Amino acid sequence: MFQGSLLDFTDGTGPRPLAEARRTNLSHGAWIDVLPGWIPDADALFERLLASVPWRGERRRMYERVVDVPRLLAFYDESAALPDPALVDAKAALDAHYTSELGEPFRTAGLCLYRDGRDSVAWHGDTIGRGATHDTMVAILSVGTPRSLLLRPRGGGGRTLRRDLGHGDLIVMGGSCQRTWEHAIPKSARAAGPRISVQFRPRGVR
Ligand SMILES: O=C(O)CCC(=O)C(=O)O
Ligand SMILES: [Fe+2]
Repeated sequence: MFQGSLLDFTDGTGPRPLAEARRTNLSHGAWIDVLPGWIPDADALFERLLASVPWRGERRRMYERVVDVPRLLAFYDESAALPDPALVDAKAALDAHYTSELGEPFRTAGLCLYRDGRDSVAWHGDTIGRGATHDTMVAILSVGTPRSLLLRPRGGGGRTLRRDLGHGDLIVMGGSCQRTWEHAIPKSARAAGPRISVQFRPRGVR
């Protein structure tokens, strides 16, 4: 259904080995790992998540106005069962690969549905909680219509990096990335279809 990445893994046996992820060191102790086509059968996962997750809209105060957050959300805290067995497998693979470096497992899953190119998330770091003060990791699985993730050093003065996240792709933001860099999913005139992002985070990071 969606155009997969060129490196799409098609034998359907499980996620591609995370050892194949490519690390890019950013400034100030931040890094990203990228693995295109990480998840097999991303079409089916996308359809299941779209249909089964209790997506909800949120409203937030922006200065004196209350506005709709331009994407739908669902949050699974550490006591909640993940909404799909493929996400259980994904989390197990992330834990097996990253726990020695991270020092703890991933615990929560935040899901976002970008209904079309008008949905977006503004520049931010995941700094509600420990990401504001400690090195950590946020692992994002992307399914559906490809969208760009932008990254820039906090406080300006650096070049903006763009990573196109395709159907089934993984990006992990690590080290100081949440406090020394910011990320965003900009609106897109090109992206017509929906995208779902699944963010795995350790305890106390949001
Ligand atoms: O949709 C994405 O890949 C990014 C989402 C994000 O940055 C967040 O929810 O904190
Ligand atoms: Fe974020």
